Amino acid sequence: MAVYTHLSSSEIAEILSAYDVGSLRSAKGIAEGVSNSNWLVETVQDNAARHFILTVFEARTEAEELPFFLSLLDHLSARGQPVPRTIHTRDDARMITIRGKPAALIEFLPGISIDEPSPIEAGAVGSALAGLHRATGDFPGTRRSSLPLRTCIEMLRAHADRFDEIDPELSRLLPDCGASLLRDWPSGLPEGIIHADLFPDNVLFVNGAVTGLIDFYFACTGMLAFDLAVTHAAWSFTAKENAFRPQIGTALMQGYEASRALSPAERQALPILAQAACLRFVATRVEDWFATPADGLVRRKDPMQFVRRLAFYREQGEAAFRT
Ligand SMILES: Nc1ncnc2c1ncn2[C@@H]1O[C@H](COP(=O)(O)OP(=O)(O)O)[C@@H](O)[C@H]1O
Ligand SMILES: N[C@@H](CCOP(=O)(O)O)C(=O)O
Repeated sequence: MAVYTHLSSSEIAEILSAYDVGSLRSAKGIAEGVSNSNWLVETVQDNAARHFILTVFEARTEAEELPFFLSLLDHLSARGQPVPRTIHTRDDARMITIRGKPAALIEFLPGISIDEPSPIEAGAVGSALAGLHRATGDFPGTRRSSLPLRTCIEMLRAHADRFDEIDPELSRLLPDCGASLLRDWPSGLPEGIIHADLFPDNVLFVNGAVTGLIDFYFACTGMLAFDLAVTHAAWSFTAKENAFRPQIGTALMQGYEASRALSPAERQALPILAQAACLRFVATRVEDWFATPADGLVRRKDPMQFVRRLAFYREQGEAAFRT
């Protein structure tokens, strides 16, 4: 369960008193997620129930970066994207400090996340991603990725001598920790603000329509096609057998391209970008593997899932993206 910072209900009530959101009725720690601590908070204001998400940002999110993330939420929400807006304190602050860590209260969005989407849902995700890319076009902020390809390779090299503790297949499938990807790395592709982590648990649906895009805390300036590659790698495989679902990949690409057409250069780069996207998740999962006790409260994510997806993209090349 991803609640690293434990807060009593009286502490949460005290925190909420800085906001004009009514009085606390209940607060539940949210089990999903691995990065931050989240609570679903219910308040009562003028006899009506209101819902919010209270997030305390943990190790991977730097306090100085919060203004970028939180203003991005407000920018997208103001442009009609299904993104939670931030709630400001009575003093108009978006960000507060809880136990020395940065924290924020954000709008609760309805919907549920879906592990294995139908083609219609995958098309909706593709279209929502293109919508984000278009709506961030006039966002003034920039942020350099904290996990560029070189950093991911270095993170993996730092643990390479212990790969066998995870799975002996890891060093066989990734003998160079991904370094060969640097050779064919594309340049000059269109850039903008990307979500960079649009996994199924970060998209909420109601009746097949996207009602929420959440967890922007890896958002950064980057290649738009890389974001599509992340989303393709995250959605187009079965959760259990890790088998490629070509009809899902196709629907995702078509949904995206209906709103934003890819250039030939972007299309050509997708196989490399998808391998790099997989490597980014292998890198943090390997790091977390050695930092998180096997019997801890936070469930470790399996690095091999994305090592195998990376190998799939390496073998299939452009065939993985045929629409
Ligand atoms: N704005 C929101 N509206 C509804 N549910 C949310 C919202 N933000 C987060 N959640 C819920 O909290 C969970 C964890 O949030 P998330 O931001 O993904 O945390 P982490 O960064 O730790 O992955 C999500 O899977 C979702 O269930
Ligand atoms: N989606 C990433 C991990 C990032 O964690 P999140 O819980 O903040 O989405 C993965 O699957 O490795």
